[in-house]
Amino acid sequence: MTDIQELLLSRIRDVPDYPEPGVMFKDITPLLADPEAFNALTDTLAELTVRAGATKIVGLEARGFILGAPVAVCAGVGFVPVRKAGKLPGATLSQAYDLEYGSAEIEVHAEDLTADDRVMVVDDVLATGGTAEASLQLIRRAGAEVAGVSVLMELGFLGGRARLEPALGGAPLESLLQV
Ligand SMILES: O=P(O)(O)OC[C@H]1O[C@H](OP(=O)(O)OP(=O)(O)O)[C@H](O)[C@@H]1O
Ligand SMILES: Nc1ncnc2[nH]cnc12
Repeated sequence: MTDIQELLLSRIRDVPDYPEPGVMFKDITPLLADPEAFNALTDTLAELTVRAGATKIVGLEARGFILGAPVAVCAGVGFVPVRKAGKLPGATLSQAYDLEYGSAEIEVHAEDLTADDRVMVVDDVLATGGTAEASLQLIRRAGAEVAGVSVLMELGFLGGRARLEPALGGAPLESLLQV
């Protein structure tokens, strides 16, 4: 494990049985509160974004906003929020999906992504992969190209990587930590 991975891992708190029994919640708030760790994470994700030739970052509400926005600024690309249904005022594309604890629907402003865009999806956790998969479907439906998915951590035992594979269409899934 690299020094950066060790730093990031040391700032993630395990919370058992949250938000429901049987779930080990990975809390990133200690990492966000530590400027050295937050900076290292932002720089690493920005590097992946630039390397992939992305023109936009899609951040997934809500924790993907916290990570994705500074990464977009750092990488010099635009930021597009993918929000839970009912929060965006303009014309939207919507996609329903299931996650580790429940189900949800996400939306994006249709005009924020165009055929000229290569899009990197940024989020904190890849669990079942349902959220990321739905976001890739939205990106493609908007006519844009998928540059990849970059997450802080991947919960390997939930099989998100395999679920995401078809929607990725050969684009990379990068996880900085595998737990
Ligand atoms: O791979 P999946 O099974 O889809 O789960 C991963 C998603 O779940 C969490 O978000 P959540 O929907 O809990 O929303 P939040 O960021 O608002 O807390 C996390 O931030 C990811 O977006
Ligand atoms: N175990 C978990 N911890 C944090 N975020 C999550 N999103 C889905 N599963 C999660």
